[in-house]
Amino acid sequence: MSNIVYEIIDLQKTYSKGKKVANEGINLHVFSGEILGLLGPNGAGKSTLVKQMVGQLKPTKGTISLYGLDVSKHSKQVSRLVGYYSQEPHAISSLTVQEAILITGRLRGMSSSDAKRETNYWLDRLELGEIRTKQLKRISGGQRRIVGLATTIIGNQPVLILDEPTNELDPIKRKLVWDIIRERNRDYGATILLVTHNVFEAEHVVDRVGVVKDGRLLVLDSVGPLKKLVDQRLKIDMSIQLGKRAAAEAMLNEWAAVEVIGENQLRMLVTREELGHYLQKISTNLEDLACEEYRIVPPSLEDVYVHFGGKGEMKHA
Ligand SMILES: Nc1ncnc2c1ncn2[C@@H]1O[C@H](COP(=O)(O)OP(=O)(O)OP(=O)(O)O)[C@@H](O)[C@H]1O
Repeated sequence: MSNIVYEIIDLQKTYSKGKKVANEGINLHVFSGEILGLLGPNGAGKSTLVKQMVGQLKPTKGTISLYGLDVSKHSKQVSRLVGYYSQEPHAISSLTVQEAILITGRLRGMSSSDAKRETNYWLDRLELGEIRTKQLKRISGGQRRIVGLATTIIGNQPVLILDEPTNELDPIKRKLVWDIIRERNRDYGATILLVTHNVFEAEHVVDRVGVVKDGRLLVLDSVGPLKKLVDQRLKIDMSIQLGKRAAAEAMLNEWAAVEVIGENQLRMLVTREELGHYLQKISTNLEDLACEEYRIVPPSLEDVYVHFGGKGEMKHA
């Protein structure tokens, strides 16, 4: 049996009567049991792509098949197989939190008792117990997104497509969501397509990464090989006391080139061979540099993202 879950061939999607090309020449296989991350700047065409993958939008050209079924012709089967977490809030906002989860479970074919049991599990797991009887329109944006995650997952569908699931969440909730994503994949074998700007956190979760820009899939590979494509030097990132950055920059510049990466943040790029030498120099001159803290940062998925043209949307923990 083939292990291809999604097969996308030469996909194009245009808006505004062909004037806006949102996806162009996209070819992609999503394999069973993988977590595939899709990265790219705002407006790159990621949401347009996933909306076509769940049948919410029809491709202008090209085909998308899910387990061999043409997605645009089998919407019922697609919705049974795929849990889709979209960026838009729930349509029926007069439902209570528990009703929204329970009803979704029932719509996915669960028995009443299974749906109730699962609803209680997710209310508890996602710490929604206290707001279970509140209407969706009366809870916060972040809480609505957590409920959205529960309604995506309930029913244990084999494929999950998650469009920015950690957006708007506090750090503790983000961690919970990453844990759940990993768990659905590891313990339940779910195939997961994840759209995210949260490159820093995604690096520890995804198996492969695709970078989308200007509607095209620029690159697609596992995290390790992708990281080999970027500058292999290590970064020494330093936090300098407020108001003292310029002096520290001048001093460091006498040793090696430094970059300003924030109001009071400096970065030095060094090879592995040079690392010991510069760390020693920095640590013996901490006071003169007014350096409060320094850390070594190896090449990361964020560098891959920047290398392929993303700018300024990365989020850090
Ligand atoms: N309904 C629409 N009509 C016209 N243009 C659209 C429509 N939806 C999206 N676009 C345009 O298509 C392009 C791709 O949008 P899309 O929402 O797919 O990007 P994205 O990568 O998901 O962005 P973000 O990261 O900001 O969510 C953008 O230029 C956007 O303005």
